[in-house]
Amino acid sequence: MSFLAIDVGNTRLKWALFESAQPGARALAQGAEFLDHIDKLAETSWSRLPPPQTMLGCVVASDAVKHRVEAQMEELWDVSPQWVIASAQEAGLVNGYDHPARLGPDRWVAMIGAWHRMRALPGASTQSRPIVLSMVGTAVTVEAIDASGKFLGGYILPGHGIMLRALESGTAGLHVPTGEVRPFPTNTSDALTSGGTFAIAGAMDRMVQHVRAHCGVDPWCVMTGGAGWKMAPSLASRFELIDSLIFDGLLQIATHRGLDQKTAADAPLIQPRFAL
Ligand SMILES: Nc1ncnc2c1ncn2[C@@H]1O[C@H](COP(=O)(O)OP(=O)(O)OP(=O)(O)O)[C@@H](O)[C@H]1O
Ligand SMILES: CC(C)(CO)[C@@H](O)C(=O)NCCC(=O)O
Ligand SMILES: [K+]
Repeated sequence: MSFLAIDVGNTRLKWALFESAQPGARALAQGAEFLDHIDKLAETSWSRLPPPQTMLGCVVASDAVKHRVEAQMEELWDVSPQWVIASAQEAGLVNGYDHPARLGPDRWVAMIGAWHRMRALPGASTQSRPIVLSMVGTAVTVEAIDASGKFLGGYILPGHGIMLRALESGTAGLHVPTGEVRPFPTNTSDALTSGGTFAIAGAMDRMVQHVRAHCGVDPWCVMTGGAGWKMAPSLASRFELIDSLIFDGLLQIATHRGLDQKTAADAPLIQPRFAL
């Protein structure tokens, strides 16, 4: 009973086809496309996939992009698209946002993935730990979760690319190639690259301090997103890099929602007359 997970970010769509909608399921295939190229999915990377029975995704791009993704699925398969909206609680997490549904679905899904990853750490099934989670992509987010599974709040900041483009377009003298990250940059390229990197690292390290002060213990720190690995050398705290957090979260949500049972229950012979 294969399961298609899709993460539509502001720059790229990432997808993975899993053997089932269970945490830890084997990935049968996966890929990523820039949003400019998603109208070709049905005739390229998706064309030879075994049809998924269920699908769950999260999208932070526009509705127009979401509809373009749905059109590609519709061309190939008979699967109803389902997109996560952040809610007051799901899959073990409680959402502390003032308006829970206004929290980016990618943030919510990644937090659910991180929470269950933390619970699988040695000793953590009996003694949960607070979490600091950072997603490093087009935008950067830094989330705090306490040891009871409550999302306390998080930061949103521009990603490295947006920071540099903002400086380029807002100044006359900052058009230079990418530089190196250095503690004391002595040329414009290095100054810009280092400034952006330490801005992100600073936000991540500050959240670690805030969580440590609020919860009284060291948080488990984890980062995800295509540019996460670039941050590691510049951080004061140790952040584990787990690329699959959004897919992990989508699998957790699918299981908690009983998506894996859904198609089985739809089969006429075993469908109960009145489902509870
Ligand atoms: N040295 C760097 N340090 C931190 N971030 C960087 C660095 N270089 C590039 N980036 C950021 O990484 C982003 C690309 O990462 P990635 O490929 O994960 O984005 P993405 O997953 O496609 O984003 P989204 O999920 O928003 O679509 C760029 O937008 C840029 O802001
Ligand atoms: C912050 C981003 C852009 C990160 O991808 C996304 O999660 C989003 O659009 N969020 C909605 C606003 C919020 O999370 O408060
Ligand atoms: K993302």
